[in-house]
Amino acid sequence: MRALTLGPAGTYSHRATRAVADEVEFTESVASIVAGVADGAYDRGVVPIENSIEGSVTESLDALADHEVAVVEEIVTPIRHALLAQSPSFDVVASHAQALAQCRGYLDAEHPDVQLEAVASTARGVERAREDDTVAAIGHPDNAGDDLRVLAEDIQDRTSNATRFVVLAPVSERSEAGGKSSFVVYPNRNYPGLLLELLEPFADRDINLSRVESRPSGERLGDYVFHIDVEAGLYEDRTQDALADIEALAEHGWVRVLGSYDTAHVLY
Ligand SMILES: O=C(O)C(=O)C[C@]1(C(=O)O)C=C[C@@H](O)C=C1
Repeated sequence: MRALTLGPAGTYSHRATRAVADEVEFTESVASIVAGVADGAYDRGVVPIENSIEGSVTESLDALADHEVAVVEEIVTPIRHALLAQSPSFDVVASHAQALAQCRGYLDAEHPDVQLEAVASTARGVERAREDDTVAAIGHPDNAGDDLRVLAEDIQDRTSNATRFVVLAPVSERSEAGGKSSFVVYPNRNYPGLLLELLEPFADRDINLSRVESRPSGERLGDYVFHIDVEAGLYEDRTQDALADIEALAEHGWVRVLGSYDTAHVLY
């Protein structure tokens, strides 16, 4: 199984991907992971979707709205960040924007004067620290190797810090089996009560929603694409009936059915 995820090697995405594929390749853009699976170049892609402190990874949500792929599994993994550098004196902290945000409290308290630099991934930040002794990185402590020191561990602002990743597959592998299902809905309409109408088909059938997220459609201001996750499988009649209602409501737009899947909790 060949999988594509966010690199270079050593990212949290890499750690999650190891749970589903033996051959892992890297790119530094989430959109190209989704495109790589949609184009058939990779069997699997793994992208971060949501963090318990910082919320949605919007680049991933937007890429899922733009490409035809299936979600075949969800991986939840704890995120425990370390501060890595060549020495305790540094001027810059480089990491993924999500990781910098997850450690905002620690950085404000312990290193209020450093400059924060957002890079493509935590592992890219580690490479910056490896090349430049004025740069520290935030990432998984195992990235230290022989040339970086772990200056502090568990620096995330909450110990419960966890990120949810989705495992993507070509659309031909979309499944109806699984305890959760995901949809992306673009009604291409804007009127009072539209969101209520989109959610009622699930409420009426006693289907619990685990997430609703609105993202700008990019078409015009105030126009949205809705990402809806539910705790029910597409194999269930109630989910199919709710989906039929949603498709009718989105007759002027579109509905993308990402599929049904189960959740794996991965510790590393
Ligand atoms: O940079 C990484 O290591 C990633 O895998 C990306 C990412 C993210 O986008 O949220 C994944 C998990 C952590 O929340 C921090 C960063």
